[in-house]
Amino acid sequence: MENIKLNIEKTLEFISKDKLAAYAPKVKACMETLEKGTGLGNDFLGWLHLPSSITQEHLADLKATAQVLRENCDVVIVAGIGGSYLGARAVIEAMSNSFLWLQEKKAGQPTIIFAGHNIGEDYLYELTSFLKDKKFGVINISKSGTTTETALAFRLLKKQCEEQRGKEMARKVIVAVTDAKKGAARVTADKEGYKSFIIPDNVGGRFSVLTPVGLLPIAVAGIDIDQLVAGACKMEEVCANPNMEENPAALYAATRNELYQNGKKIEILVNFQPKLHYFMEWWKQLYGESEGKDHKGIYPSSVDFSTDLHSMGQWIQEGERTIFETVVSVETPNHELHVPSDEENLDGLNFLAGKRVDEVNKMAELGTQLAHVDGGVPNMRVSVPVLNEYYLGQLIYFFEKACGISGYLLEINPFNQPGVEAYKKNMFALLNKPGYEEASKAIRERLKK
Ligand SMILES: O=P(O)(O)OC[C@H]1O[C@H](O)[C@H](O)[C@@H](O)[C@@H]1O
Repeated sequence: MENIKLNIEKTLEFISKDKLAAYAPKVKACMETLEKGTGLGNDFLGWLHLPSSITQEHLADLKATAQVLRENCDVVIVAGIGGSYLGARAVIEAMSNSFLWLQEKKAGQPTIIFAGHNIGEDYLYELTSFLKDKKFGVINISKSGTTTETALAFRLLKKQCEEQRGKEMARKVIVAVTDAKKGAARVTADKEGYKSFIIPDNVGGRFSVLTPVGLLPIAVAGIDIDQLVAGACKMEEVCANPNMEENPAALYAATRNELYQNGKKIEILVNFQPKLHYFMEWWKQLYGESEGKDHKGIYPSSVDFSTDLHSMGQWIQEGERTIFETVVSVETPNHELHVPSDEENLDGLNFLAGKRVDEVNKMAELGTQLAHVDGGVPNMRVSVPVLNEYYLGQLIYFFEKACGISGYLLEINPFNQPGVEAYKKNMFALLNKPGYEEASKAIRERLKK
């Protein structure tokens, strides 16, 4: 079977080939540091060999739990934020029919809704209203078990589920994915007797999609987690190659770092398939939280093409030349649709008649690549043979491994996120959270000025 492929050719008129080749020993050293666990953040390396360590028993347990939810719920709310949200959403959106939510319900195929990733009062009001006459269940996902957004949504959902479905059924259709011992989500799950899954200590949120954090909701959505894991396993093998030229994760890490050294401070991840929108959101957290430290790091952004060619296209073509693009390109769509011919040809589109829609999309992709490279934007391409679970698993591991290597090339700790706490401290102080008395006083003084 084929693998995903990285093509960096269209970056080579912007960076020196020799300089890029000089990364080989550095990249090799970073990979050894990851393997030996001797680098910064080495207590968070559980993702490195996660795919190959997943057992059939574990997958069976996840699938059995998913089945309980599928059989007993018309709607399943997946509550989580950041790493406890984006991976599941990325895979579910990529693998689901875009209009599933508008289609007539099939028994045993619950609608998946996400919550706990914002504090929008209207969002939560509308969600709880929608759920009023629904047989719903909840997957409560939080590594720390204390994240405000998720805890707040879960408090509302737990109460409503118990009131609507009774305590006994609620116990059956509420599942927790959290730490083995710590945090409010663990305490609640143990006290209520919920089925629960553990997020390993040594796997950080943004690297956790192949733990129950991602695998359980993905299985509930009816998506093949065996294939997802199989694809990740394959990439674990491919990306272990010490030869940079043969290792896509190593080559990607080296290329983006060399671009960064040449003033390309912003990476734009691009798709030409709207189903990949949330995959890009997942990628942004992975790279943003991993690399944005010590006042360094490429700023990860994303666009959906061709949609955003009609909005952001101008900036990319002619704005400040501090950007490069990485295109995730799906080679063959899962469905075929041909452009019909039209006798009157009022829209002038008969030159496309008989062509597959994807041929038009591919020419948009090629035309965009040429135009952007001409405009001074280096362009990499990650080719994906087809959008399925297996290749999504490959993509996930490829980007994770590259992120670890890239972070070490940048000489930062890619596995922590201390900066995320700053806003939380202020928010808790402003909300008078117990334990924040001093900070509350100080922040109020500051606001008076
Ligand atoms: O899983 P949780 O502990 O609820 O954390 C959810 C997310 O929020 C935090 O603030 C971090 O920035 C993320 O890295 C994390 O994935």
